[in-house]
Amino acid sequence: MNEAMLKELGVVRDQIDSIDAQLLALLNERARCAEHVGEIKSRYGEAGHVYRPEREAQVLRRIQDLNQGPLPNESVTFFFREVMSACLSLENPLGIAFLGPLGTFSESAAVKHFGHAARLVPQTTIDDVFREVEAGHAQYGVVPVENSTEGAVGRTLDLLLGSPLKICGEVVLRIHQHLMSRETSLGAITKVYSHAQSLAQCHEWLNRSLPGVPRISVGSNAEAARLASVEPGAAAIAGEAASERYELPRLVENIEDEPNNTTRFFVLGRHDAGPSGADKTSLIMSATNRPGAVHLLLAPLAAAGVSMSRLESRPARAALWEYVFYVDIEGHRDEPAVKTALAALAAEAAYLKILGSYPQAVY
Ligand SMILES: O=C(O)C(=O)C[C@]1(C(=O)O)C=C[C@@H](O)C=C1
Repeated sequence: MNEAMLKELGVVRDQIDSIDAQLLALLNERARCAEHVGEIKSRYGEAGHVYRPEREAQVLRRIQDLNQGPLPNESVTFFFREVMSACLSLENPLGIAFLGPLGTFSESAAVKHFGHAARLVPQTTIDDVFREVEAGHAQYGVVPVENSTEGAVGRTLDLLLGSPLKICGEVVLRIHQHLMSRETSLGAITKVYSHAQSLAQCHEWLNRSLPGVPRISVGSNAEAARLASVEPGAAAIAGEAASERYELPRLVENIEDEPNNTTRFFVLGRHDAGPSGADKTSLIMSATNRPGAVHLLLAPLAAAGVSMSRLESRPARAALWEYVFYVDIEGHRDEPAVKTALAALAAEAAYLKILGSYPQAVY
């Protein structure tokens, strides 16, 4: 290397070393504050509530407001989530149940929300995630609820109806599907493994790029990657987490037909969240079976000036041809307008269950 260049680099690298030392000292100072917060919470009998979704959302939104770059908001948000995750693990490492196995999009969602310091506990089914949190074996659970191309995850919606758990957060994950294989060309691929949903999300790409190659649907994308990592000629469609877990090279990236493909997950806990300033409330309600009943249910929201961000109907299992409605509204159940709307809904609906108020996802 050129001597002048080395000299210039040396000056900047000294600056970086000095900044790193300051960052380290500040990170540990912050960690001591978080420990202090934990000590205050336990003194006031709130030791079980160390994780505060509303506070985390506020911290991240503030960081995004303060950020002047050159680092993009996505990067600074990632760092600060990890900082909070590490600080929280000093107070109390969280056990998070999620729909496994490791290497699925649910794992990516759990890590995106709780950071790498959380203890992730993969479960075989969505039912098991609910059970683990209900039984207190895990403090929180992460379950998929809807995908922008495939629609609602029916099992999650059905379980929410009967579960005592509360929704205390949402995670929105961009879903990028990659074709991964030990083979190095598309011509050598003789079969493609993936979860049925992922095969559907890449249907057009597969028709175009691998016509006639058999598609085999398996229980999860991670299982698909595991199979493709040991079978010659096999490829898998899965996300980055699976490719890393099974050290499977990505042959073609981002093959999803819909470029804005996202999946939304709910974070479930035994309590919901306090107001963060930008929240949602999820509810389930049913109307009595008479003309205009759905309109009557929604009218109180409009009257109180509360916006609805999602409406999904599912057949009620108890009665043929009757429906329950899953509704997300903007605002926290403690806000006056939402309170008014909920009271009016309670008077109008045949059934009303408030699933929880929680901070809107921070991207
Ligand atoms: O403010 C709190 O309640 C804390 O426990 C501190 C902190 C943080 O590191 O900022 C950590 C965990 C909580 O989930 C929220 C915030």
